[in-house]
Amino acid sequence: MCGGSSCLQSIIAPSALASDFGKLASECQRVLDDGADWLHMDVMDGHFVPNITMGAPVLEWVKKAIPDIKMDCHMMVANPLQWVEPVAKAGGYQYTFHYEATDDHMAVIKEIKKHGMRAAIALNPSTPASVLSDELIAQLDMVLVMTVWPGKGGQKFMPEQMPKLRNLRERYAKLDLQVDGGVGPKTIDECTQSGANVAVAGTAVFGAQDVKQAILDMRKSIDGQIAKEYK
Ligand SMILES: O=C(CO)[C@H](O)[C@H](O)COP(=O)(O)O
Repeated sequence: MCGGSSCLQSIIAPSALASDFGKLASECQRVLDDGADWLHMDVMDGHFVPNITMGAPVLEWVKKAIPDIKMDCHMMVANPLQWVEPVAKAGGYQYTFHYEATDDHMAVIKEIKKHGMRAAIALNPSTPASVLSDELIAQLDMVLVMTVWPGKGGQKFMPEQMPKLRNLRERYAKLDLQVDGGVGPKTIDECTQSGANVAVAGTAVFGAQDVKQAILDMRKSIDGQIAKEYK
């Protein structure tokens, strides 16, 4: 997971989808205090997925409450280009759009970069890694391999997505690779052994008895794999 002088790092991004939305900002602060790096913000528009969650105005309030938060915005939306500017203005740190939602991926990436955010693409379970060309990857900061069908939290982890992750890691040693869906201390080892270094976990973090320990367990798994492969 290293290349040249730069190595990958473990990044733990609890999904706010599993938090109490009635006190969203304090829920985000709570997991940051317990060791989270980013907050994964699931934006659903009711079109790309059959569910509606939050939009840019909600993100803006969270950013106001926690100015140094890194909001990892997972855009499950039918028109990813439309929301780049509002999410950037709301304080988004990373903008992840779905490969399946557009034919003009470069246009969305250019818009994201223009607005100063990290750019990432998410792949649904049925979308193979082969759709991502080297040219596209060169413009990306991260690829998200979905380990559930997007649309709701608390679903069962799909181990059959691991070969896709492994394929991407073999092709791109330095790229941040994120897993999302059913990820937690029980499933993280499979993910890290297949090359993931960024873990999204909703239920497994917000529902944990000991949030700090859940985050630590996932970080240990990722860091252990990085150390093992590049000792
Ligand atoms: O993208 C998502 C759903 O579309 C969520 O981020 C994901 O499912 C996380 O929830 P959990 O960890 O509870 O499975």
